[in-house]
Amino acid sequence: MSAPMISLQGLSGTTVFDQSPARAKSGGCASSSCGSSAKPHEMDSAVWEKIKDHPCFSEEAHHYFARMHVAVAPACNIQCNYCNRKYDCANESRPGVVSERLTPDQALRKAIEVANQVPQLSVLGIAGPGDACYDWKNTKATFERVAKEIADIKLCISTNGLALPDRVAELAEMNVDHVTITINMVDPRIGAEIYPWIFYENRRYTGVEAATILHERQMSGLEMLTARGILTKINSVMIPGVNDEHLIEVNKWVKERGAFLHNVMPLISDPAHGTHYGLSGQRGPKAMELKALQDRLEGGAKLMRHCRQCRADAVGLLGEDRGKEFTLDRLPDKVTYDASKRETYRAVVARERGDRMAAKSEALGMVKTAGSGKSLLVAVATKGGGRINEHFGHAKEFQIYEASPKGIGFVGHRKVEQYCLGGRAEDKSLDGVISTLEGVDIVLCARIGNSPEDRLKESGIRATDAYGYDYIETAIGALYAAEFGSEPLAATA
Ligand SMILES: C[S@@+](CC[C@H](N)C(=O)[O-])C[C@H]1O[C@@H](n2cnc3c(N)ncnc32)[C@H](O)[C@@H]1O
Ligand code: SF4
Ligand code: SF4
Repeated sequence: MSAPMISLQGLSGTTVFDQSPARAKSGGCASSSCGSSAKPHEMDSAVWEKIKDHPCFSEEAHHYFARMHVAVAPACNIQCNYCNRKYDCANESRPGVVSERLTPDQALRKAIEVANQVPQLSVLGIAGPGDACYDWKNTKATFERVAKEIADIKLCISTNGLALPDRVAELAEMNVDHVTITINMVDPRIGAEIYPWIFYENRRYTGVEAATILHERQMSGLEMLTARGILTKINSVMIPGVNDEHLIEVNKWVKERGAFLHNVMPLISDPAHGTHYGLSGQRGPKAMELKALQDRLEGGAKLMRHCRQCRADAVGLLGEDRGKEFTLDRLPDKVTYDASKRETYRAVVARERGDRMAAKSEALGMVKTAGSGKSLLVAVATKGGGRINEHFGHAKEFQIYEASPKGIGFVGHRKVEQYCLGGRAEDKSLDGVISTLEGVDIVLCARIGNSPEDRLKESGIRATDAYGYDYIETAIGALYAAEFGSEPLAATA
């Protein structure tokens, strides 16, 4: 049983997020006039201002805000054994893959059109293929043009770090507050297994010498960004048998140098991609291996666990990709930025976020556990807004939460093939969904039919739509309390 759906329309016919009738009528809580009510208590206000609308730097923000990537900087100064910059596939979602490269002027036209059509848009990033700091002329031209037209968009880059120290001053001048550096090693002997060559100061270097230069430049770039108050996220690709154990050391080094987040991402490796690792049979980690490493890293540099390893031309909320709606052939020749949809959306979201955080604290304060030390792994079907508002059969991913006496934490997501397409349910896809949900105790969704519910049950996974359209943490807190009894749960940030 679930509550009927009320949609807050996305100001252009797009659903922003769906909420229950009760919440829709409530008009918000006492704190709802201010979006900053979602700020974790221990966080510095200046830092919160920088991350509160950034879907990658704040897990909480990713329920509401979207990013777009523009592929304007194709040249690269290093070779990674996991990357083939020539690979292009319109249907594949993974880093570096892109269907069309853009000039800075085309990127501006696209950014304006996306900002006009996607009210959730808050960030424009350059994330390959290629390196934004090395292909600097294109990066700079794009940022200058976009910042002039869309003043309140956040600019963000992803870099391997080799050319970063040369660009920090200009990044600061352009008010770039968020930089991602890929750091896969702090020991050049391990680096030599990941990078066949680098190109630095007009020379090609190989082996340990190349990795030593890369390492030194990465560390100094990170220190320079930290000194200027620019927030850094460190991406590390987890490569089993090469750097998996070593990432514990990497986490320590980047924490000491002020990294804001550490994003340990699984290697994606397939012979069809034509990469060195793909062709040599190097495997990526299994979901449980990644989680085990992430769990060991808890307590070090704060982890990002909600990365979706997006395409280099991704558009939309993390986990959805609307990039195909904004290809060059679909863009109008002339576009004029209209801020109204984004402004209205922000006002709605500020209220909604305040409500959700208040509801979360309320739920966590009231919930009691038996102090049993037990944990509950919950898979949530959501399409944004921090609510359980996606039908089981329509979900393309489930967000995974862990509830335990420590609190309720987001621990990752699992991608699935959509089970129900155009009203037709596919048994084969359901088998895939069930195996992907291995280890999950309960699935929360807006709606589920009897047949998939029974099939999940046969595999030991419960599913319910009884909490449809509720806030995620409210439902999980209530569930946990119902299952395990009566000790208070602490909220996690
Ligand atoms: C495509 S790169 C572009 C930005 C920049 N050149 C860099 O390497 O940081 C963006 C991110 O994708 C990651 N990436 C590329 N290929 C990958 C793969 N096969 N598996 C996992 N991550 C990958 C990179 O390590 C990097 O963190
Ligand atoms: S640095 Fe980035 S773009 Fe260059 S080869 Fe490595 S992953 Fe690809
Ligand atoms: S790849 Fe990860 S960090 Fe980059 S935009 Fe996607 S979710 Fe954010």
